[in-house]
Amino acid sequence: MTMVSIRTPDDWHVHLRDGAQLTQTVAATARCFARAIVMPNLVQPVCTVEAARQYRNRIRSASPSGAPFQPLMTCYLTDDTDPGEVAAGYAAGVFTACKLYPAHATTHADSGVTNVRRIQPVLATMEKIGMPLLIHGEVTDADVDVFDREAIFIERVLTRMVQDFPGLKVVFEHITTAEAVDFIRECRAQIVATITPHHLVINRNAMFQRGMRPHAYCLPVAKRERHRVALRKAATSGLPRFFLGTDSAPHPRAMKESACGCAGIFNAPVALEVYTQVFEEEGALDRLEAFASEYGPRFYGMPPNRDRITLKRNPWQVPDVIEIGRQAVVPFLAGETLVWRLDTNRGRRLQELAP
Ligand SMILES: NC(=O)N[C@@H](CC(=O)O)C(=O)O
Ligand SMILES: [Zn+2]
Ligand SMILES: [Zn+2]
Repeated sequence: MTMVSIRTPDDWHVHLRDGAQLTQTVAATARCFARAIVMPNLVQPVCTVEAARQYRNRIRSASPSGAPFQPLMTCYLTDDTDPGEVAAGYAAGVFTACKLYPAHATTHADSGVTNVRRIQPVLATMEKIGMPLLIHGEVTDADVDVFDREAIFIERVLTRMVQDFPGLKVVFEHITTAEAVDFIRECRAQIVATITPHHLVINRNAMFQRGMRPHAYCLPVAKRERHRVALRKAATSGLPRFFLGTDSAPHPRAMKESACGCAGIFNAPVALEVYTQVFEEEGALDRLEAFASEYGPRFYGMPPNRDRITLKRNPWQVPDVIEIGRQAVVPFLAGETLVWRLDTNRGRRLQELAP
């Protein structure tokens, strides 16, 4: 196969950041994705309808002309979130979903939820109005090994939550374990998961390749090889419960290459190309379109995009660094050669991003 043409995909989990970074982050996502679920973990978390409305305006202003892009906003849940605010934002078409960060679980999660008991009224409201809950699914207990945090979250939090709220729509985001794959397969259809390109490609060895590799560090952290294999099976299974969410999360190079490096991988410049390669390697190119462009909108009750994008087999080298808001950011697979290349109007924007 030398060409792949699919309905234009969407990214159901992305960090666009803010301010001067928006020009490049939005361009890197809009080059191939028509819509994206925008994470609310800004330095000042997006907790109100007004904050989300303003953030959405800033994203729209930064969107490149010629590549229509629709940001879908999320509400950052805290212990004090008002169910009325959530419902009002959803009714107004500002919030598409709410985001649950267990407090301190990841980047800018310090205002997150300390105990899910605190947000029961919010969850009850969301269940009633059909609003999806997006979850960073890791416990933060100091006694739990960092590699077990997702599996233990299923046991201690998620299993109970989906029972207590049998009508709640849930996205278990950026799953990294065979346990999460099994959990989703066994749940009801409204419990789904997103899978990132990096967790399909790297296992935990990537962080320790002849030295410490901060650019392979993200949360949830990559796991053993058997988990990567389970994720590849799930993504390419054709089951509508698994769909695309890149978790592209840029951090300045200096913040990654540090004594206490930030968690997050900037993959927007390569995400779709990497998914395509993975599906090809798994002999499942015929299932790429559903994973990337159909199951997400179906879950969210939105129509799939009508236009198409094309990738061609045309090897190219990923830039070593990309400038984001005047700061150098090292993208996922920097310096490596990818076999698939975007071949559309949206696709031209990557070259503009390279320094
Ligand atoms: N994935 C990450 O490692 N980091 C994300 C936060 C998140 O999605 O957990 C970020 O905002 O940098
Ligand atoms: Zn997360
Ligand atoms: Zn994320």
